[in-house]
Amino acid sequence: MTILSDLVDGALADMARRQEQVSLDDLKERARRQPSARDAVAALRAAGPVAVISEIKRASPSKGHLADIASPAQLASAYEAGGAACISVLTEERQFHGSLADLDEVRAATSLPILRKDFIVHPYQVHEARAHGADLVLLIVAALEQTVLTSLVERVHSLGMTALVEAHSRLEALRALDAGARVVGVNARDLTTFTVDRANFAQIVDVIPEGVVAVAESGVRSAQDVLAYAQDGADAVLIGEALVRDGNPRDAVAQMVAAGAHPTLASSRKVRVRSARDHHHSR
Ligand SMILES: O=C(O)c1ccccc1NCC(=O)[C@H](O)[C@H](O)COP(=O)(O)O
Repeated sequence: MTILSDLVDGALADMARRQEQVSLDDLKERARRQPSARDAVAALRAAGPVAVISEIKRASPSKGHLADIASPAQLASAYEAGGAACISVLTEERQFHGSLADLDEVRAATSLPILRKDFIVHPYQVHEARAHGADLVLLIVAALEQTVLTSLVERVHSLGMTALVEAHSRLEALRALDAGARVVGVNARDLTTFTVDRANFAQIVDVIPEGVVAVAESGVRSAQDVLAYAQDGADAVLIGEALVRDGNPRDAVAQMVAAGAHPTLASSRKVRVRSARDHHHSR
């Protein structure tokens, strides 16, 4: 039993409980009443050079309690005011202490694209994300067989949302691309040991073509870390702990955004090589 499989099992058990209350048909009906999903790729590109995805995260398996977040809506508004391009909402209940109610609250508070961050391995969870107003859905390569990954990416895209497909290695990044990902995240956190190694991004990013948005996830503690990820070719960074622990989340986001727009980046930023995959993904 690994940390990831434990998290997936818990998410599936919680989903089974919700399925008893809300049928898939009910979810689809609720999704139909939502405004169309926002274009997260456009939002991430427009916010460049480096977009900031700001996360609402109360707790984590690696750190335990992080922050009392009484109002996810207020925190989302502070993130938006600070210049975030997207908001990430952890909806996993057991270890991260999030919920779909958090997603509903944040949806009502912001017009930014919202990522549903959870351990998503079943189509029901994808429809649930849309029904609660999500625009992006996290899919973790390590948790999914390739055929299942591909079909979930297709389902996410067919509902007008964007899949953020998360990789921890070059092989997983290639699997994400083969599954049709338009946004690939490289997570610095090893899900077997919880070790955070930001250098992981630089070792993987060159397999992600320019036409695909590359997101550096985890381990950003300062504006300097944003700058370093940007220099390595990140199009976006996903930041949780550093923002929820900061007493002034609006200014904290603004500092990260400013770092991503630093003038020195124009000359020092690595441009990812264009490959045949670029052609495929820009069609
Ligand atoms: O954060 C954890 O401890 C964790 C453990 C196991 C699976 C996922 C986990 N985190 C999810 C994330 O990917 C992060 O919340 C996200 O990248 C932000 O990271 P950070 O800025 O380091 O809080």
